Amino acid sequence: MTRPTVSAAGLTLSYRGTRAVDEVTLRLTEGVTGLLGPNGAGKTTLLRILATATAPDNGAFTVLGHDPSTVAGRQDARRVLGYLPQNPGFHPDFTAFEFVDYVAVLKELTDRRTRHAEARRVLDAVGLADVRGKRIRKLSGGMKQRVALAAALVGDPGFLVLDEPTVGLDPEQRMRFRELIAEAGEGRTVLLSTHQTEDVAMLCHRVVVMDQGRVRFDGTPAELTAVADGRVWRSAERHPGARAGWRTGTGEFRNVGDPPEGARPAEPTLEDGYLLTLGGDPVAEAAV
Ligand SMILES: Nc1ncnc2c1ncn2[C@@H]1O[C@H](COP(=O)(O)OP(=O)(O)OP(=O)(O)O)[C@@H](O)[C@H]1O
Repeated sequence: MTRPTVSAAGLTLSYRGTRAVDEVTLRLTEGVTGLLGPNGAGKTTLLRILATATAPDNGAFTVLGHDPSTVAGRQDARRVLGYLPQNPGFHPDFTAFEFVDYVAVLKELTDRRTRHAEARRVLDAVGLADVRGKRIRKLSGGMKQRVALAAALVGDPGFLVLDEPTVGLDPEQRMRFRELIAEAGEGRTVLLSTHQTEDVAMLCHRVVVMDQGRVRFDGTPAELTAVADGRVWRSAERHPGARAGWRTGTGEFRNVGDPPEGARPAEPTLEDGYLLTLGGDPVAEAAV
């Protein structure tokens, strides 16, 4: 078993009596772990806790050996983590360089020369060397996301928290972003929240599914796909018992759920497995 780099046990956070994150136990290792879940599942809240932006009501966690429940531990944890939030809070009149440099100031890089070199390094790493002097408001959505990734990479953190970095990107930009995330996952622990099951299938060595604040699945992408083994089938009509079913381009229906006797099986995808984990019993304990 690979040693965990980030460990969390029983993390719970409620907003006005509703548990946004409910007894989450996780052990992350190096590489990219995908975090899937429907809107409101608690993904952003969990990421904010792990990035030390919000404290949990209950539970404990460590980031590369640092315990953020103390002031000193929190500072140490922040030095080794990078966070790409859902809304990076760009100042639109900043250039890409100015923004990343500003983040480097917040990350305590006080020596100007070292800081500027670091800002250039991370902008180079995400392929933005040519536009570092451009104002952020003039950059495309994909480039803005790359600026946000560059900011998260300042200081070469060992733990990278990415909250839906590929949202709103076209397929080409998304592929480019996948390359960057895969690169970032080499020798680092990356937790990637996304609605793109394809990103998870293509990138992640592990996937966690959350629903209603709880972990519903924790395993490899192949294991998540295997949840749908024997539970996807074709038919001439939509099957009334299917959890989901739609007419495909061939005119046939593709159904996901519990098939009737003699159903014609179809190849399951990770998305089918994901769908089938929702609404079921939460896993009792993380698998790693
Ligand atoms: N600051 C807040 N105040 C009150 N309720 C909140 C707050 N932040 C989140 N919530 C609630 O907590 C629950 C989990 O929200 P969260 O944003 O973590 O989910 P999510 O899985 O990231 O959703 P999405 O995929 O839509 O981003 C939701 O019911 C949400 O309304």
